[in-house]
Amino acid sequence: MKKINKEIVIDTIPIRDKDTYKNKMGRILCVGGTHEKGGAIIMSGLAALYSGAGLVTVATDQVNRTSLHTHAPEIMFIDMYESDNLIEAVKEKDVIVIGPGLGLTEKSREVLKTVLQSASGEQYLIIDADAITLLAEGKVKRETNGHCIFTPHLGEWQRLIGLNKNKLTVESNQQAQKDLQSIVVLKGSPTQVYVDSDVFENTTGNPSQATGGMGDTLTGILAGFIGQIPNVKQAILSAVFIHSYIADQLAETHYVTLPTQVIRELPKVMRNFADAK
Ligand SMILES: NC(=O)C1=CN([C@@H]2O[C@H](COP(=O)(O)OP(=O)(O)OC[C@H]3O[C@@H](n4cnc5c(N)ncnc54)[C@H](O)[C@@H]3O)[C@@H](O)[C@H]2O)[C@@H](O)CC1
Ligand SMILES: Nc1ncnc2c1ncn2[C@@H]1O[C@H](COP(=O)(O)OP(=O)(O)O)[C@@H](O)[C@H]1O
Ligand SMILES: [Mg+2]
Repeated sequence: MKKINKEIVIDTIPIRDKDTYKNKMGRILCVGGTHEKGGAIIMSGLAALYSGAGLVTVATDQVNRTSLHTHAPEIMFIDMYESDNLIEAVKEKDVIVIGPGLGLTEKSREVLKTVLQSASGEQYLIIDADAITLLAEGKVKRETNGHCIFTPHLGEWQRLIGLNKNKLTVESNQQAQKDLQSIVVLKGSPTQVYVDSDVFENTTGNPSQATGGMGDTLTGILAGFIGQIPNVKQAILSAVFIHSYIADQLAETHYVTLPTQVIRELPKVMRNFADAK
């Protein structure tokens, strides 16, 4: 198994062109967040913003709007239950995150269906959390033209592929990834990335990360990186590394690392990696 190390990130984080502008730095849409779990999609949107995405929109329940703008007025808002607006928003984006805090109701299913059906062949869909659980239930079909990246934790992965924890091997995971015709970021300790016929193991990460919202945050970093970095595989590996690298650094002096702390460190740590070229 190949390792994800610092060198990959140093090679990947680009020096920005002098004349670049926001539309070239990734247009991201993060979809999810019921009235109970708005925090999940706010963390996803914040992570995309702090990892350098040029334009970030969060599609969520109306009730989360003020909270979103209190955290980041830079992020645009749409109501995820207004399907015409959601379809329009999906069409003009480069990367779409679907799932954090989305919920498991009939309304959640409708949102997921709309997003999957509206995505086109040039777009990347990061499918996480409740979106994975809804697909595992089988009531929503995975019918999309977008490129899919699944980001399950072990519980979600077992649900999705219908295999018991003690039956999971690298080979069975690879077979499932092939069947899904997707990239799989299997989160854990350590996280593994299944891409093409390669398997990568992350070399960063620690137990201080066992806090709700840590995976929601990873979706935003993945989206931000894919939106800016043309080599999607390198972007994914770097996002996985840097998310837990920051947590490792924080854990030297902090017993627990909050997702929002990881998010705040992103621009500084990215600067350091870009300067290390
Ligand atoms: N502040 C917020 O709004 C938060 C919202 N969240 C959202 O809450 C929803 C439910 O997500 P959850 O993951 O909590 O719940 P789930 O109920 O979908 O999954 C957790 C279940 O999976 C099992 N499991 C097995 N291996 C696991 C592993 N390695 N890591 C985690 N669970 C494992 C657990 O025992 C548990 O029964 C998602 O939409 C998520 O995005 C959470 O991320 C927490 C924070
Ligand atoms: N003990 C651990 N060691 C390494 N990484 C961990 C550990 N606990 C959690 N993480 C990381 O935190 C994230 C948790 O994701 P997830 O369970 O989806 O969280 P949430 O849904 O609450 O946002 C993953 O990236 C995982 O790798
Ligand atoms: Mg999660």
